[in-house]
Amino acid sequence: MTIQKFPDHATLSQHTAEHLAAIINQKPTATLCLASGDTPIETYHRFVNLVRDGRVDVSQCTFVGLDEWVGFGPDDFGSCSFYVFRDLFNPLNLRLDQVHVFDAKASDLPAECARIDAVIAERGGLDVLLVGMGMNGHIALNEPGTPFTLGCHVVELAESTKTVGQKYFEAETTLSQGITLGLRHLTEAKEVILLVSGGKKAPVLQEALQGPVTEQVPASIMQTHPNALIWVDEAAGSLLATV
Ligand SMILES: O=P(O)(O)OC[C@H]1O[C@](O)(CO)[C@@H](O)[C@@H]1O
Repeated sequence: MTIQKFPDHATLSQHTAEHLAAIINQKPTATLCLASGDTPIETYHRFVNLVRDGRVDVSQCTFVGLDEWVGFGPDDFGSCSFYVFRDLFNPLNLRLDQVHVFDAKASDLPAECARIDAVIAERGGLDVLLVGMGMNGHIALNEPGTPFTLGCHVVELAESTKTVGQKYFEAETTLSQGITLGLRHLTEAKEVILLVSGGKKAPVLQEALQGPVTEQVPASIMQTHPNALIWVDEAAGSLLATV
């Protein structure tokens, strides 16, 4: 695990965008799973600019969605896929066969989990998994207490996730379950990038990276991955010792 602190969110985002481009330039058929959430939005805008400038070609890549609120889909403002389509997949003009996101409106959610597990397995695993971290230390929608060994699964959302998740919606919205990649996918990904911005996450980031590895703090799994890159801004990293 390597931790790198950037002076601000813009620098962090540009660095991450260029790194994603470098991965794809090295492996044009890369399989990427890129988080939704507020944290990576600027990275995606900057990455789209790199593609438009001809610095990287994504036409052979595969993109896998990380997580979704159960009952919501790409057309629903506030859903996880709404944002990744708006900020990344649509501006990149990806073909439908390049994008695999959960259908969180499906009647058979376990089958959806198996479908996305199979997409990842068929491609030989994820080349890169880019994640953010929730206020309670969750990664994707793996809430505290989730076994590190799970693949895709349906979760009961933690109360703090339901509350914090309101920020993505225009009006108060009932959130109860999520469907998500599991932490087994993180362990098996060739490289994992955790992006964290803002001082409000500094205490839980410190706990995750410099406390014990425990399923009670899902982000602590980053300590166990041989190719984990933790990229934070000054505010998020303010409590980390010696970084
Ligand atoms: O970047 P944000 O908006 O703080 O979200 C952090 C994490 O929370 C989730 O949105 C789920 O709540 C993740 O997908 C995301 O990585």
